[in-house]
Amino acid sequence: MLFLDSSNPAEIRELFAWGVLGGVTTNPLILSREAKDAILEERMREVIAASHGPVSVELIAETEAEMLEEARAIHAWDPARICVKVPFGEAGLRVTHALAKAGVRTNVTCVMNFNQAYLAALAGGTYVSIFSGRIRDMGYDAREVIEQTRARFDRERLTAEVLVGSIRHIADVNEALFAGAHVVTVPPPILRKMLHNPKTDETIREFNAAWANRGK
Ligand SMILES: O=C(CO)[C@@H](O)[C@H](O)[C@H](O)[C@H](O)COP(=O)(O)O
Repeated sequence: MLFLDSSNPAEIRELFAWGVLGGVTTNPLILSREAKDAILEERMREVIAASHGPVSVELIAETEAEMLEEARAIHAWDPARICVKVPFGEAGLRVTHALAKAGVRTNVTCVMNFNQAYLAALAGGTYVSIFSGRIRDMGYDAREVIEQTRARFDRERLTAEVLVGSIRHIADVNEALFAGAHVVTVPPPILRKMLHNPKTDETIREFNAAWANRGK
């Protein structure tokens, strides 16, 4: 499945019309670029209206108590659609566990290796976000992390889904899917690139020209 990694309502509405997307992910970096003057709740309500499926909104708070308070407020915006994005860490695991017990869906984010992914799933995360591009930036093999994580989740029948973000190229999308990602969250420019192949364009032009020139 593909999600869109964006907080731009107009672009989200346009790309959801393709019929290929199942959810949206955002993060504070994306929001600071795309919605720097917006009020977070208002912007997220626009994102929800422009899409369908889960919408991940990341916590900014850093202590466990503040994270839980922020999570409850964000979740109340739309309990059926909001997925609380929890940065990985000790407080993050405790918050993930508490939210899971309360029936709130979570997306444990900034996961860079198998160990973190495993802990996030054991704590009750709904999604575990593995950062493909950033893992490769550190010199490690993102494909191996995704493959090993998915294999372990399946083996122990853990309910967490492997979500792969930090996508930089079309090849990263394919690699993540073939390695077993349940979901890949794709930035809009990469999704647009996935449309095109020069041979497709050439073939369509050839077919249409043949029809236009029939009988000549
Ligand atoms: O974590 C998720 C999805 O759950 C994404 O929104 C994730 O934050 C983004 O893909 C990354 O921040 C983008 O990574 P990068 O391209 O900045 O390395």
